[in-house]
Amino acid sequence: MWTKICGIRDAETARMVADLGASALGLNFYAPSPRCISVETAGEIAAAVSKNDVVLVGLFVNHSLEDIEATCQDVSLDLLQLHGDETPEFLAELAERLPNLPLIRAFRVREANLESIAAYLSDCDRCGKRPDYLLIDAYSPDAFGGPAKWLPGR
Ligand SMILES: O=C(O)c1ccccc1N[C@@H]1O[C@H](COP(=O)(O)O)[C@@H](O)[C@H]1O
Repeated sequence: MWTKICGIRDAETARMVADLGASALGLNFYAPSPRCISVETAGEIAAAVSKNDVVLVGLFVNHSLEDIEATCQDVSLDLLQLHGDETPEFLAELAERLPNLPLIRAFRVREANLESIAAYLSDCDRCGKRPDYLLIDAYSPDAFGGPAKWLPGR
């Protein structure tokens, strides 16, 4: 099983979680989140773990293309997780700038109706870049993610 542990905030925890067998560590760069870390801390975490052991996922919410690019220059991330209102056009531009980094696109859903996601993916096809992975998260009115809620059932 592929397991991603999010919100890692220091090198020691990163090492421990990697040793316990996590496949990926989530590094949160979203400033309002209590799990947000600086680029410096992310660099320390990257240095503490072996690329052979874990994948490093950078979590961004409505960051600019330039911000994401700058972070990726400082920290050797393996995957990008976009959790905001990023458009299909944004994804296409990001993939052009950072072609080697697969994209996880998170969607916050209010009900078990995924038609809006299908429409988004069609737009992605039109723009030339589909997310490599989808993350379906529960909707919360006051958070872009991390509400620790279950998805609504049908
Ligand atoms: O963790 C956060 O604070 C966060 C903030 C903004 C966007 C996403 C965030 N977390 C990520 O959301 C998913 C689902 O988390 P949860 O199960 O709802 O707690 C996960 O990938 C977190 O890394």
